[in-house]
Amino acid sequence: MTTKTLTSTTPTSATERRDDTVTRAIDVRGLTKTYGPLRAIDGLDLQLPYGQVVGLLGENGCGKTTLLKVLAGVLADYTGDVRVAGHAPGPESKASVSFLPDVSFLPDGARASYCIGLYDDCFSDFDAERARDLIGFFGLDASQRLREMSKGMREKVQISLAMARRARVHLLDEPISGVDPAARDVILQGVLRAIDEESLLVVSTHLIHDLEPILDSAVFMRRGRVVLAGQVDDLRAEHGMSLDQLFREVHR
Ligand SMILES: Nc1ncnc2c1ncn2[C@@H]1O[C@H](COP(=O)(O)OP(=O)(O)OP(=O)(O)O)[C@@H](O)[C@H]1O
Repeated sequence: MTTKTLTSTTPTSATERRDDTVTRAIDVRGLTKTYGPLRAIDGLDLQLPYGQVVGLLGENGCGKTTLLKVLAGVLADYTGDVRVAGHAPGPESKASVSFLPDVSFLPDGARASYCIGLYDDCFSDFDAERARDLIGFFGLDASQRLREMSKGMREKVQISLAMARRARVHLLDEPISGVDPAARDVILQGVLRAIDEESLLVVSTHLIHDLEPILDSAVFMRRGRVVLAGQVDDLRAEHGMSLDQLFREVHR
């Protein structure tokens, strides 16, 4: 299978390249990240525009989390050229990027309402009203402590907080894994309710069937590289199958 970028042209001149750092939400060239002898990301190239919901799809261990951590500025020891919202990962990019990690990071004894205050203090782009709206949409009680909540309920709190940032780029790592199919649907509806049209949303998962209905485009990863990428409608038309079936083909 061939690798395609989601943008139609590749910049050739320095001027074009400068323009693209403004118009592209994510621009990654030759990214490599190793853990000891393991190349978790292996010379990866990826360009993503604003205004899209993108599925980052791949089997366990293909490097999705590692890539998202680099983009989020959590992992710094990589090689290659990485631009997110026009900046190399760091304080400036972090001001524009909302990252939902795949692990629980909120204090166990806290109430959701306290976490909203915490985010409000930490992030200037945080919209507390939107967070409360999402928590209500998910049917949660903001006064309940996190340790009294189920895994799915905690996930919904974390997603409410991450999506309530009016960020230019949202990176969600496996937001629907570990919850039942009905909860997955509700979570995705909540995410769509909160997304700004002009921002980029990247969602990683191996649960492609669940994510497919909300995606504009898809990036398939394998062994630390992008092996296929494109608009979902184009991929379906070109290959004559659903993303879920295409995923199985890619990983056969
Ligand atoms: N801190 C680490 N130390 C050593 N190896 C790591 C570390 N984190 C990840 N890896 C390895 O890097 C590779 C990519 O892992 P990563 O978590 O990015 O994959 P993933 O696609 O997100 O997987 P999953 O779908 O299971 O979450 C795997 O082989 C993993 O074992």
